[in-house]
Amino acid sequence: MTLARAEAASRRYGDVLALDRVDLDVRAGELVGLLGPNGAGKSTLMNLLVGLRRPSSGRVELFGGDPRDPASRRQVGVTPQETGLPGTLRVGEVVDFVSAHYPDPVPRGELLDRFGLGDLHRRQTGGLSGGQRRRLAVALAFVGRPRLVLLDEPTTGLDVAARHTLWGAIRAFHSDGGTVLLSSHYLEEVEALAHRVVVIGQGRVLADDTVDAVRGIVGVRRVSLVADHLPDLPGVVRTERVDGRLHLLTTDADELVRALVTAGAAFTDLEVRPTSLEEAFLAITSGDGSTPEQSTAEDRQATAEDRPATAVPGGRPTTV
Ligand SMILES: Nc1ncnc2c1ncn2[C@@H]1O[C@H](COP(=O)(O)OP(=O)(O)OP(=O)(O)O)[C@@H](O)[C@H]1O
Repeated sequence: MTLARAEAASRRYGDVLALDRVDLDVRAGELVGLLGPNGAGKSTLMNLLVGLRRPSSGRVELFGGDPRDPASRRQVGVTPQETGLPGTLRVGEVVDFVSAHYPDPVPRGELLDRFGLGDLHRRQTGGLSGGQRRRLAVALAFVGRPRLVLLDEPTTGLDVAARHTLWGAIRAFHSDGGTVLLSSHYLEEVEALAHRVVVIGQGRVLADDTVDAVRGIVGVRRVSLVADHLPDLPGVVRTERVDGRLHLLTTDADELVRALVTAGAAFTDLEVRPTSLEEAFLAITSGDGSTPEQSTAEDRQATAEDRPATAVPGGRPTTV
């Protein structure tokens, strides 16, 4: 059963096309990570799904209906990227205020304990640390026993311990049958929580796959150099020649460089750098008829045969 759906949803802000014909289904019981760099369109997509913004074209649905319908909204919990809490209210008072909007809220003590805030119920929110404030903002999304929660970068600004507390609370909600869509810049976070990851870049869905598949793609490194001719090299998933430079995409840059040296290859101006998640996906989507307008010259030059498989082993968690 689909709880939230976008169908060819686009959203324009003046000249900026923030979302470009996005399709997304979030089904009951899923924990979906929405991953992408700054400005990719993650918040815009979430705002459409919960009815805070309307699509410029296409459709969005929440629980099969209009996201702006109050009956749908009562079943959804949301933590936006930024929240303002009234600084003079105590933590417990803020929870009580939000609870009053729901027929069967989670008891205050239980909610605060889940998010490691049990000792702070008498503290004015203005006296909370940034991390405590963020945890409270996330906790409030769960007050009304929602069927679906949307969390926009929930752990930004949290230290490791606070992040783990929050992950535990999200996991507990999910294992009790709750559905979660959370956005993040951190592949580690998505990996720790989600089975499915939707990668979004420049307003488009670049991949919608298992976390393992996405991890593999992120593990690709770009080794670039100037050389006329190279021997056969191990682990190269794609080769591009741009403006006299050769770019070799590989899952193991160390091994590749060792092989270059061992083979006595004549090269200059060697550079090794990570392939960003977005870059990896733009490379993968090039040449298949769905090339995004934003693809680079390098991507356009590559042939379809050069493209790597979508899952490349040896990936490492990476920030995009
Ligand atoms: N209210 C607005 N007015 C004008 N442009 C906007 C508005 N909201 C978002 N945008 C633009 O839309 C694009 C997508 O923004 P969005 O906030 O959805 O991205 P994001 O993936 O959530 O980014 P971040 O990770 O930085 O939060 C960006 O180019 C942004 O500048």
